[in-house]
Amino acid sequence: MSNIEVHGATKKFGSKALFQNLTFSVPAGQMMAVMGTSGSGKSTLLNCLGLLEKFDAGSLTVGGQQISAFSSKEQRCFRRDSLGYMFQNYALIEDSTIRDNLEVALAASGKAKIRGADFDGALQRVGLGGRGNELVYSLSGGEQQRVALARLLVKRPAVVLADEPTGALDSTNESMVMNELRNIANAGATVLVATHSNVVMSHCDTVLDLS
Ligand SMILES: Nc1ncnc2c1ncn2[C@@H]1O[C@H](COP(=O)(O)OP(=O)(O)OP(=O)(O)O)[C@@H](O)[C@H]1O
Repeated sequence: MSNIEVHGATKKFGSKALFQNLTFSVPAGQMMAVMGTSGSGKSTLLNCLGLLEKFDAGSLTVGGQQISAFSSKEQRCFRRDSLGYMFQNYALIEDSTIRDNLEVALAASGKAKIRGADFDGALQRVGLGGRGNELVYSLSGGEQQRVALARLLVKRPAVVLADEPTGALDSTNESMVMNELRNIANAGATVLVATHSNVVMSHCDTVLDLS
């Protein structure tokens, strides 16, 4: 189970506190929207939960394990095995093909897992069927966002962190992304989505407002 629990989290840049003594939990299988005005700290919170930045104080527990107390090596393994990102810069390898980007997500899991993965099915689901050989840098922003979603579909991480996952998409693709994130949650993952969109919020079970 991948319940997320954050207790007493504080994050500051210089003298500016983005959040202080923040406590919340998200049960496995649920989706939480992280909302708030521009600059309120939504991306920073997701970066901290994704172990890309550190809280100044407080703890992060996932599935009963206190991740914030892990060694660097343990955190690297946790990132590789359990976390899935859908971030604003898409975190894709731009000069590789779509298919290579999906394979990389499974590289640590071994060749057998790569052979068994349904890359074509994942690309079909995000509306990119048959385009696995195209280079990522040649894709539009919305297409890159959908590659990031396909990568989650093949990796099936326990925790999904999505930062404005529909920012570059039309309303049809926005619904598709949110429905797929819901399927990922229904399969047992915990999904956090930073967003300004009320449509995205309406797909979530709970809301954390950082304003
Ligand atoms: N590494 C950093 N050093 C200093 N300040 C930072 C750093 N990262 C973020 N900030 C500041 O922290 C604040 C929150 O940034 P963040 O990107 O988390 O906000 P956000 O709520 O996601 O905003 P938006 O909705 O505009 O994307 C901003 O004022 C930003 O400039």
